[in-house]
Amino acid sequence: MGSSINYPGFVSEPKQTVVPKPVFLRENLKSKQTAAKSKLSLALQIQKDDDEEGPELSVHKEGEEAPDSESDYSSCDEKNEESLIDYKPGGYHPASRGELYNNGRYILVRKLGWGHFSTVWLAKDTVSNAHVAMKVVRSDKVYTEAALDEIKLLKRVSSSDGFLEGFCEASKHILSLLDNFTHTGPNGKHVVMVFEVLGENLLALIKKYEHRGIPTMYVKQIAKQLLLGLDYMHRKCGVIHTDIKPENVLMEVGDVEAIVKMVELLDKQKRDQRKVHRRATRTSIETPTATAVSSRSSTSGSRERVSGRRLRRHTLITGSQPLPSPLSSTNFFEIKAQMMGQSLPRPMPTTPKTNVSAGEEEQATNSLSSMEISNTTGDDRTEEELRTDSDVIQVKIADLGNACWFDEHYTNSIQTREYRSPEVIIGCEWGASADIWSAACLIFELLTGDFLFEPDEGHSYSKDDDHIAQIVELLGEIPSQLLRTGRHARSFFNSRGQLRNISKLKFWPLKDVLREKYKFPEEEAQTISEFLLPMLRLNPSERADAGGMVNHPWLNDTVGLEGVQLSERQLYGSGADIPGWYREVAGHPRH
Ligand SMILES: Nc1ncnc2c1ncn2[C@@H]1O[C@H](COP(=O)(O)OP(=O)(O)OP(=O)(O)O)[C@@H](O)[C@H]1O
Repeated sequence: MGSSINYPGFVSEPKQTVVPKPVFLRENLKSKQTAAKSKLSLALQIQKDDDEEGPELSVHKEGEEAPDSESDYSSCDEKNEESLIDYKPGGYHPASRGELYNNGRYILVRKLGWGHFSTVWLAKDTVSNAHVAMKVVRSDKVYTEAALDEIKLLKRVSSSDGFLEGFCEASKHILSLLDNFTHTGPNGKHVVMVFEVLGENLLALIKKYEHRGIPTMYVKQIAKQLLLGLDYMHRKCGVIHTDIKPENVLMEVGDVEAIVKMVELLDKQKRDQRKVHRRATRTSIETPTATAVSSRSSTSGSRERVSGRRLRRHTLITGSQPLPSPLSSTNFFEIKAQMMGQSLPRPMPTTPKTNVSAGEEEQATNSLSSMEISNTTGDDRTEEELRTDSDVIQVKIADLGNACWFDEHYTNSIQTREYRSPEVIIGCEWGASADIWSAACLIFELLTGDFLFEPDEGHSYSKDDDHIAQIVELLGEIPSQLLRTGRHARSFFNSRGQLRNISKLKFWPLKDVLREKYKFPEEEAQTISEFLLPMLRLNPSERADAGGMVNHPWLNDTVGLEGVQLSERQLYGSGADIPGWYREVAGHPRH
């Protein structure tokens, strides 16, 4: 279906520049999105009717009523999606629902998300008859090469190998690559990676809890799973992620097939309700007004009336619709219980507010009950079991797009700003322990809803200056070894090891921050700080390794992982035995 659509070259294309292996950090993302905003106030739509009359272009301006769409998929909040200007040769593939991939094996169902490298889609695998997530990478050489590297890294961390290597529990927490191939479209040849389907990322969860912090019970589960995944990556695979952050840790959705069914039913209900609402509105509008509207309408509008059939429209930029994860959707369990013909389970503990209004939620639930669906999911768990399920979450480390090997670093510009380690800022050697720093920043953010470090620039200091100052205020003086070896140390520090551009520092130890700012009780603040500080050691060679931290007492009562300990790893051990722990291993890389 999608391949029969023409994609006219309607976008003015800026000259392409070849850049080194890209590292797309969140600050780049922000500026990219801002630049794209003005262009995206126009949503471009390619229309094609059922009569194969060829594609037609229409522009939906902000403020005007959006044209009818076949489904939710074509309406989206463009500022949260990829930029339209990146749909060009070398850029994103203009994927569409129903499009076939890999000789018809995969059929696109809906868009799940996007990143700088790719758009990610839910697809049906006609061979396994199951749903998968398909990452369609931009076609430019630099993205293709990065994707091929990513595939190598993904194959190394694949869970089947982990299982064989005795890292069964750990490798479960890294996203599995199921297949890969190439797909040719109007913008070139795209590498496509096929993954298991996951749900929303941890940033969505942080937002659902309105940046007030996620309940500790969930944070412990996420932390332990994250550490297990990193231990496997570092110790067994020789892989460094280099971009651990909430956006790159995704939640599992549970029974994917049941969830897809549930979401499709909900979507259908919404569409039907909209149709009914539209019909009702049309009938209530007086004919003269309707005539006036039709006389202003486009050619496609008149053709719609002539043919008497509804047009099928395809939007170039499709709204992302991640599958709901139990923890991040207020009405997940209610809807599921309705579908199973059960009564509602109790609400989630400290249920966060979501974007779903009470009205919408009621509508969805009502419409589902009116459908008399009984046990559609084939799930025969009791209400009590459903409740217990709501306490267990599973996460996976995703996006190995910036990952590298312990003996082959692709760049020194690693990590998203807020999660960047001191050795990287100062320009020292770095290794797998840089991931541990980011993991600690992430865990703090889950607990509090705030970044651990959020540097900004001022008129007399840079973002890096501020970042280092914040690190020193929390964790103390930067070790002299980093000052001696850091390539950028001279620009931040004077010969006495003092910051050049920021003089007044306010020391505020982590435990006090947790107690005073975030109101953790004394004892809890003490335990959390004892857990986080070894992962925030300033000297990367001394930083606690992931495996040892799995054994931390704070994680002993982690729901679902109560008995899990790594007896071969020592609590607070510093990863001295892990190749490439704090610097790239020299020699000839094997990859
Ligand atoms: N397996 C998956 N299941 C469900 N959704 C996914 C999956 N993989 C990715 N996504 C969604 O797609 C988004 C983009 O994926 P990913 O971060 O891997 O892409 P990228 O192009 O490499 O992005 P980045 O700019 O972060 O490097 C994710 O944030 C997530 O919302």
